[in-house]
Amino acid sequence: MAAAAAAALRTPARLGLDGAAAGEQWPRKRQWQRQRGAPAPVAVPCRTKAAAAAAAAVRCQRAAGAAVVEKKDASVAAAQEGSGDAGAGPELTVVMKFGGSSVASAERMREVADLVLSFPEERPVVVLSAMGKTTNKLLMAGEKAVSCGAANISELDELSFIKELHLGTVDQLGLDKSIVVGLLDELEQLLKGIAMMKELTLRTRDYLVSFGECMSTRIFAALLNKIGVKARQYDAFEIGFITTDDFTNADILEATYPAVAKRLHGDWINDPTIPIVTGFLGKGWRSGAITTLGRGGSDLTATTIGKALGLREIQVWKDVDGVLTCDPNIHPKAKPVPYLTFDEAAELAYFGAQVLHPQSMRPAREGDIPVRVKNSYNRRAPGTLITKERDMSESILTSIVLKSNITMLDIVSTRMLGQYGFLAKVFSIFEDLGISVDCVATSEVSISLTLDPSKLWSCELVQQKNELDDVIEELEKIAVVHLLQNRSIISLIGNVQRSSLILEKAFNVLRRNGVNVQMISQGASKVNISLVVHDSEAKQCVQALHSAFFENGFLSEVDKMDVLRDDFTSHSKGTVRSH
Ligand SMILES: Nc1ncnc2c1ncn2[C@@H]1O[C@H](COP(=O)(O)OP(=O)(O)O)[C@@H](O)[C@H]1O
Ligand SMILES: N[C@@H](CC(=O)OP(=O)(O)O)C(=O)O
Repeated sequence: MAAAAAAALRTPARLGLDGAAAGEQWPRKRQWQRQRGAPAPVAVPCRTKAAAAAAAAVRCQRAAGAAVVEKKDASVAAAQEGSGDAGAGPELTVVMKFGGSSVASAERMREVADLVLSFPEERPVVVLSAMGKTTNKLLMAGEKAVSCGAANISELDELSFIKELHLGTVDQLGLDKSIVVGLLDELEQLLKGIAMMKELTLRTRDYLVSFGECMSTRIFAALLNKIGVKARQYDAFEIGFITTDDFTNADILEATYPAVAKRLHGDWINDPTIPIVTGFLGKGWRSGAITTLGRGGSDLTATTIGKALGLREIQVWKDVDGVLTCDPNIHPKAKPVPYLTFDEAAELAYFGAQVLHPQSMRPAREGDIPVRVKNSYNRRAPGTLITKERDMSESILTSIVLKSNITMLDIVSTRMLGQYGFLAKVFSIFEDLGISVDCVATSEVSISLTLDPSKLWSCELVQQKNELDDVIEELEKIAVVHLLQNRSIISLIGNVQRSSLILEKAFNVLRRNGVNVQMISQGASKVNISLVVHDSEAKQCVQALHSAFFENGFLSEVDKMDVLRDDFTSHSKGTVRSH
């Protein structure tokens, strides 16, 4: 019994892949792929200069333990160097990433195939998320498996849903069932293993959710091949997506860029077929096990590929007309934002806008590759273009973002005024405990700060409590600490060169709504003003702020005011401006 459970719980690492970490030539790839029911892999010899250069970069990192920060453009240079090799055709041009909402059904898969083919001038790398709500269902199935007993696994609603969705899709698309049958069997075995062990570790959780992307990409690649467009499926954890071993929230390591460039570019040179890559997944560099990049992580997969291959553009296709002025679930009148900088988009994502993964802008910014957010349900909508710089002269407020259920700490030094080293001591406690801080406001003897819930709350419930207890215990050695839970951060993303205007308007709105702001923080990034309020009043605040800034002609009023002010200034300087 226990042996069967352990067998069902085997991840690639437990199958002997641990040594494959950090750029090793994935020695047991065949074994893993066979187990996954995938076709035998195509061997890619290092025959191009690009492949050799990328391989050398990987070897160099491997020698130094893989966490080495490689010179950022090595992979791009290596990939591009190869463009003249072996009589290769034109290069890959863009990444097209489609989220779960875009590929939620057979019909949607067909539409996405049609969409990809409607850009005949592009040679895309396609990145896919799991179909619809598959990831949530997998997680729920895993939670239930812990306590439902192995005999009841096949009766789990979530498992039935996942089977029906994927088998039904394959059937409706006229594809061979074998594309997903092997994976579905393996999934059921895994759930039985979880039931027998009565335990769902973070590592097993990542293995569990990986089935979503592994199935969606296989279905989509088969669909393209069926309609006569050559496509090849790739599991990201097999092509060099090397990550930290932080299961459920792993970071991509630098070794990823040359490895991914080598594999995708090398294959493309040998045989130009559209690569269809699993989003969200990676491989832990120490464990060799499957990792995930945090919820919504396929955006990060897309930008990583964009940077690795030095592509012209990264497109992320969603179910909304681009990045909006606020979450449309909070305010239905949210409008698309046509242009953003990487800094604005990163801040917006980090402070809670679900539309982009918090880390996804980093590779795009480093590679200076434009990101376009588009709507796969409304292709004609222009979407949002995210670039390094944009014209900010007209810009005041760009978007309002809400991050709820955060924890705030008020920390007041127990020593007298003028105590130097207080801030340093406080932050060293957070560093020692490995906890990130979101927003900070300080005086010489007190600090108010909010904790990053995605880092804190990704842990088990018991662990969360311990972490907070540890923080408070340590802080109480030097300060009086107040823990304030159920708070929200409202982030005003915009042109902080005009912060007085934004704050004047915002505080007017908040005062009229009877809301007291508990903390204010204006980041050095100059694109974000954060206000902390109680959870219970946060949504209403965002709605009121949105109406005031975006719906009542405020921005055009400001334009008029600016003209008047300029005229006034010109008059007082003795010059007259005509308009
Ligand atoms: N500021 C915002 N702009 C656009 N969408 C937002 C924003 N804030 C939250 N959202 C939500 O993000 C969703 C799109 O992100 P996501 O679900 O991750 O897409 P996908 O799964 O297609 O990649 C939208 O449907 C919308 O409900
Ligand atoms: N399927 C994963 C990864 C992802 O990126 O999804 P989406 O693109 O649908 O947000 C998730 O649900 O988190």
